[in-house]
Amino acid sequence: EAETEDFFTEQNVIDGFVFQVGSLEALYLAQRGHRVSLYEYREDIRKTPQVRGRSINLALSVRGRQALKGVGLEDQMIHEHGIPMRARMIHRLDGSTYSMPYDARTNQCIYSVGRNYLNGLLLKESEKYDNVQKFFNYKLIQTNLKNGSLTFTNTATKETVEVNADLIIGADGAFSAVRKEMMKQPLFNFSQEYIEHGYLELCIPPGSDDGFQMPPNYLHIWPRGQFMMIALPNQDCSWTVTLFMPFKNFKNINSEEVLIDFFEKYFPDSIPLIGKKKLIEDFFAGSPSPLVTVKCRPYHVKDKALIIGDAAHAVVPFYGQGMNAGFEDCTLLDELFKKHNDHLASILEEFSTTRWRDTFAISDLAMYNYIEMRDLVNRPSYKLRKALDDFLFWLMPDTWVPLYNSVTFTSMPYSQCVKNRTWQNKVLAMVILFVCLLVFLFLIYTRK
Ligand SMILES: Cc1cnn(-c2ccc(OCc3ccccc3)c(C(=O)O)c2)c1-c1ccc(Cl)c(F)c1
Repeated sequence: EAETEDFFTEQNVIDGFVFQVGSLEALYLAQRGHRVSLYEYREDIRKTPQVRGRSINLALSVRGRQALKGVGLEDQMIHEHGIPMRARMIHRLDGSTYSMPYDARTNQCIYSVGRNYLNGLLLKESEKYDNVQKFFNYKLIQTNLKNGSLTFTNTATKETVEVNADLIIGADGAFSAVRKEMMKQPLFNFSQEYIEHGYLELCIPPGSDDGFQMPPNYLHIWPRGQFMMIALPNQDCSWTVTLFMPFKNFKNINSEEVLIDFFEKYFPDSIPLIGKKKLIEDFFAGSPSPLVTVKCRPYHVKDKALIIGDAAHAVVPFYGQGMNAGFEDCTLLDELFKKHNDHLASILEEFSTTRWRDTFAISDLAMYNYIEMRDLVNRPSYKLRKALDDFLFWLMPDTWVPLYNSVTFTSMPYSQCVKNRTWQNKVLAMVILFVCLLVFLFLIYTRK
């Protein structure tokens, strides 16, 4: 029975894709016999209704599933709740659609999972461990990383509580209070970037037959250059729609008429699905949320403190990897706990030195996707590249794994996925050059 006591803090992010990485890490540590106190800024999410402006569903892929498997929750999450998305369904401007399977060969898929369900499952699982204590409505107001002390305000009772821990783990999101304290350490590198796009959640309700209004086992995407919209299915046959657009464009949509005109111009097929009335209500009920990317390293202070999840590596959502990368932190940390037999100084040091290359890589990939997707719709090469990728993947499945597949359907380190892509680009460039040469020679030959 390890004597160490671990603390977590999960502070509310202003807004955005916050996932319960802290709750998952609590389960991993509890499994190893540690005494864990989980401090949550918010109310017990199982008691509060869904907060507007938060992504209410997520794309769970292999890395996230692997992490849930490590605490025995994968099956329940996947088979009892997750909705498989086997292909992307691209919606053209004329309302027609075409789908491209993610992996026709092995029928791999990503799963749409409800954020509330996931959080409830993690918290419910923690109740099986008598060495996990949960404290809700605890706002972290002071951190002393050197001696491992934390001061909280209970936002319900207003009382101040000071606690001490052998290890502080900050899983408190992109605007982490624990990271803010870490930044006072020498040699701590940090960068943050807000992108010009914001996002707004809309909803496609169930149809008149209470069923899905669109084919359910797809990630629906409306790529419109600067504007992008996606829809992920929910268990109640509704869809959570996320509209990504520059803030200046959100600002220009300042009346019902302008909104309807905008959707008739860019997303005409979505209007009957969402419903004009609901579209107007939902659009003007909320305001677009910001998207920030955070890079920092190291992630630890001696053997006293560590940051994981969005606190360590907040990424833009254009690869659907935010939660999966945060959950993967827990898998890797658990491997290090086993490797170093709970010796904290070695665990934290190795986590920092080995993890940053992969978190920087997925951060760059997500940002690259963001940029590529904006330009993409004007480039017929998107479908060509995907078709070529899929053909070569079919031809040489073990050597040619398309980038999206290696990121989403394998646990290959993100930095290795990027290296793969680099040599694939070189090979494709040579193949295209070779084909051009052949065509050129053919044209010369037939001219004679
Ligand atoms: C939530 C989630 C899970 N995965 N993806 C994802 C990301 C990129 C993809 O490809 C690049 C591409 C897709 C569409 C158009 C051009 C390029 C694909 C795909 O290939 O299906 C799937 C997303 C996502 C997140 C935000 C936006 Cl805006 C989005 F479109 C998709």
